[in-house]
Amino acid sequence: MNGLEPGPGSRSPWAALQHIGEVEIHPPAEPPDGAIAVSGSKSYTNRALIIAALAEGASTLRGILRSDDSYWCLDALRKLGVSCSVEGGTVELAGNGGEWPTPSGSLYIGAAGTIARFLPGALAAGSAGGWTLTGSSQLNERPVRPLIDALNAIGADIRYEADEGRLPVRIAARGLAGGEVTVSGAVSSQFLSGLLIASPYARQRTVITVEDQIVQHAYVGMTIELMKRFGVTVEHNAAYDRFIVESQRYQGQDVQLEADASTAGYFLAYAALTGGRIRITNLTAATLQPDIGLLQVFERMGCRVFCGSEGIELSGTETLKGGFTISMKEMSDQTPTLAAIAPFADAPITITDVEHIRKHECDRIHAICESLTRLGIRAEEHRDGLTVHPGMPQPPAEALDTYDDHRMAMSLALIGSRAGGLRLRDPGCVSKTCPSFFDDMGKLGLRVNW
Ligand SMILES: O=C(O)C1=C[C@@H](OP(=O)(O)O)[C@@H](O)[C@H](O)C1
Ligand SMILES: C=C(OP(=O)(O)O)C(=O)O
Repeated sequence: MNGLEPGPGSRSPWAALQHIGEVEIHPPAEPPDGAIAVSGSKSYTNRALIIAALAEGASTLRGILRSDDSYWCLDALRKLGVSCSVEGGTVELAGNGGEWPTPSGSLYIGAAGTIARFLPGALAAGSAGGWTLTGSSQLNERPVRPLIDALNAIGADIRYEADEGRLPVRIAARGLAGGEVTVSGAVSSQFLSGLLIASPYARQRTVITVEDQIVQHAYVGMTIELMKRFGVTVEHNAAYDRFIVESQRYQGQDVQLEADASTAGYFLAYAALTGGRIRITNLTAATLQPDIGLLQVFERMGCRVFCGSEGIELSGTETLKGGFTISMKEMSDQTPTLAAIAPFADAPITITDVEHIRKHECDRIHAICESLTRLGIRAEEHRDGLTVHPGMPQPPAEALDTYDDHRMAMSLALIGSRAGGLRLRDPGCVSKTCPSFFDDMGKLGLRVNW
């Protein structure tokens, strides 16, 4: 592969490694002992951009993530006529109080699930305009029906342009009525987050009932927390299955966004795998981001974790402990990470409750099992998870696929920190959330050959 056929269309001007077809990875010369400030949270960045665009007044968003997912969010907002300027990690954005200055057009949002699920409601809430929302071929395969059904039930006019239940969609802005609505959270928590973000702009109060379960509750909590920072309150019960949102307006704010806990997971896992020590200097365990829960998994495996008031430090151990079954439902983005560490544990690890990750950037359960099998590791695929058995991965002569999935690429790279000569195809797919991943790992001693 010559590198000129990266992921189908999702790479942005903020992507790295655009013309790199493969990387080859070798373990560090010695266990790493280093520190890193990880980039901003994807989840907070895209929530904050859309909420600030809906707000009355100007906002300053500090510490944004600069990656494909946030680039396409900013690009869509600019195409909608939102005035915004980006200087390093800071965005200055003028809110339009729920209206969209450019009344028509086509909005391309790369491979970002967050934008696909947060923008339709925000657009439908306006009183005039009509747009087509589309993404990369990968994103256009991912489900949106529960969100679109719920928005249409409260007065939106959103129609499928090609396949039912998928992007592209045609969104006509004619305001949201509000009222009683049910939504499913069983395939993605983002449906509920998208509905919540738009609900304050409905003419009447919106009462949302979750009809089944929510796969990752914490992301809904992050949505509500950020809405609150922009001046909007959401009432909800303890079970998180009933939400009441009165008519309100976001107010522009100056906010500092957190670093990305999901990204931090790879650097911590690197220390766990190599017996080294890594400090994350800009994230604390107090975050609402669910992937911070990986720290407890590392502790269970024998690593030492220190959580300070400014950062987190993890020291690896000689022998990682396995021999457990774990539900990763509430932090399922870290399933590939744990699966990549699992072969190096002293007993099998079974991951359960993550059927929904088959609908993420790729069928992650299948992709992990396929990749581990290619590395000579016994991995059993289950409907809702997998079991990984101990073994020393043997990199094949051919590069491994990364499935145009940033988390598959970053997780498989971790295996290269123990198994020399591991080659990965299309490493640039990390740009969805962490364009600097291979550079950062290189600075921490991982040997990466382009
Ligand atoms: O709301 C969010 O920011 C996210 C919610 C989760 O998605 P699902 O609820 O679709 O699993 C998570 O996997 C994704 O990376 C980010
Ligand atoms: C599922 C993910 O992304 P998205 O926001 O596109 O859903 C992810 O980042 O692991």
